[in-house]
Amino acid sequence: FVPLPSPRSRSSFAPSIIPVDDGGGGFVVVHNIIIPHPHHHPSSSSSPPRSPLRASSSSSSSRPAIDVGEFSPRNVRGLESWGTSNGVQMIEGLQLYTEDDGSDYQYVTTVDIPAGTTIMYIPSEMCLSSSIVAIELGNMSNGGLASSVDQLTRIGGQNSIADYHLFLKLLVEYERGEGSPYLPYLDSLPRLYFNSISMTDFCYECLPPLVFSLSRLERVKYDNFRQVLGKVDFISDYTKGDEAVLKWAFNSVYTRAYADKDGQGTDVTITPVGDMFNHGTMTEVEVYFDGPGGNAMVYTTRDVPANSPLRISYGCPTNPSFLFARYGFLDETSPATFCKIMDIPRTPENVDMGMDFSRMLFYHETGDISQEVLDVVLYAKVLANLKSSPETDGYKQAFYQAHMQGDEGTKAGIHEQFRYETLSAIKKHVDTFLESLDALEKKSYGKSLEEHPRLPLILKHNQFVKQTFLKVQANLEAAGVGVMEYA
Ligand SMILES: C[S@@+](CC[C@H](N)C(=O)[O-])C[C@H]1O[C@@H](n2cnc3c(N)ncnc32)[C@H](O)[C@@H]1O
Repeated sequence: FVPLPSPRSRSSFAPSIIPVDDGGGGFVVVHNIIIPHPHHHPSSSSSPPRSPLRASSSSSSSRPAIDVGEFSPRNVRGLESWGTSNGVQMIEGLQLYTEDDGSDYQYVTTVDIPAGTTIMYIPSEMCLSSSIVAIELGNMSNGGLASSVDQLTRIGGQNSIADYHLFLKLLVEYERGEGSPYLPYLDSLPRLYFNSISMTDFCYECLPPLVFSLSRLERVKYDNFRQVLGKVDFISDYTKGDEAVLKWAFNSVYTRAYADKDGQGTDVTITPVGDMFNHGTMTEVEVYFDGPGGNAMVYTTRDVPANSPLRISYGCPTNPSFLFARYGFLDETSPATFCKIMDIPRTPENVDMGMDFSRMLFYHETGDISQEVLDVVLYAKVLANLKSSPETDGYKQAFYQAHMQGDEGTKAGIHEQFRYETLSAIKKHVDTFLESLDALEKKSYGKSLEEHPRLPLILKHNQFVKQTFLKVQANLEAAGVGVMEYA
């Protein structure tokens, strides 16, 4: 095994697993990775033209060769052999598994792997790096690309330009059809999604506020891409008008591309084959790039026993609503969930107090409330709404100062003094939120699942949140909170 230098980039699944039926063809497993140039640092602008990838066919037809409609099957069988014939290397024992008859796959290991082992290598020639793709697309365009990117910027999509370039690249390769070296990869990609891009308007009506607003953000990005696509001069009007293809390309980018989270650039990169790692709260692997537009390597971050999933982190495990909106799955391993208190303004002081989706938490197993919820509710609701009097003036400021200075004693004293008010405010929110979840559930009664196939997952998500809230409610009631209000 080849140990890696300490990672600079990032990237981030323990279920019972059913092996992929390989139809007798089997997946190619490559023994012992040999990394050609582990410290090669190509820059996006000076990169040599990429050597053409080997396609499964030498035909040069430009007809779309695959159906990416949401109910068409994906073809994962040829993915790994295509990858290895183009330079992907992986250790023995990595296997693609599916638990659901081939809708979703993930990598697992059948062998013990020590921490720090490079388990997969994807050469830069195969990776789709947004900055390199931008140059390639620019060369294909007579100005249409620049106008469309310009328009994207003007309508507020400046942070999505890198993803937009990858979106266009997937459309270009899709249109190349049999002539695309990426065809086996494109054909392996999922068609059916359960995320915000795929939901019906009615699905949106069944979403609780946080997941609703996160879903809207995703949908706006998609609508923006569709809007500015009109100006692009190397994609046919036929493809531009094909909603199924556009959603497939958008979802492929947003659920698979790795972003540079270390602030070294705005590149996002698709690493074919290396994009089959599912998300986990517990993770086993990370993805590392040896420079912008460079080779991608996947390495273990801890000792992994045989028959384990190999999971990365897609984002904060305590924000299952984001994972649901963007990726379309419910992370039931999530230890906690945002408390959904959304009526507190995001002032710098409130942020100092801990106002953040990933910190204001209710814990799923126990119904415990995080300290940040208690601090923010006390500071921004209870103390902020005290009637002004010589006795009450100054509490808010004193609490803020104690918090900023780490004076836990003063904080605890003020918490004790206003404990009932703080817990009552939380209880009131929990009661109201549970009522609204029930109302959302009732809306779905009698709806056709054929018309709204995402409804069951949305209801499951709402149930998951409801279970957590019920535990918080029970704890508060056991502590005597709210009893007086109802007496
Ligand atoms: C980068 S891809 C991972 C490979 C993917 N499972 C596949 O079959 O192509 C991301 C997608 O995998 C699925 N996924 C990832 N983590 C998951 C999890 N913990 N549970 C269920 N689905 C997950 C979601 O559909 C997500 O959009």
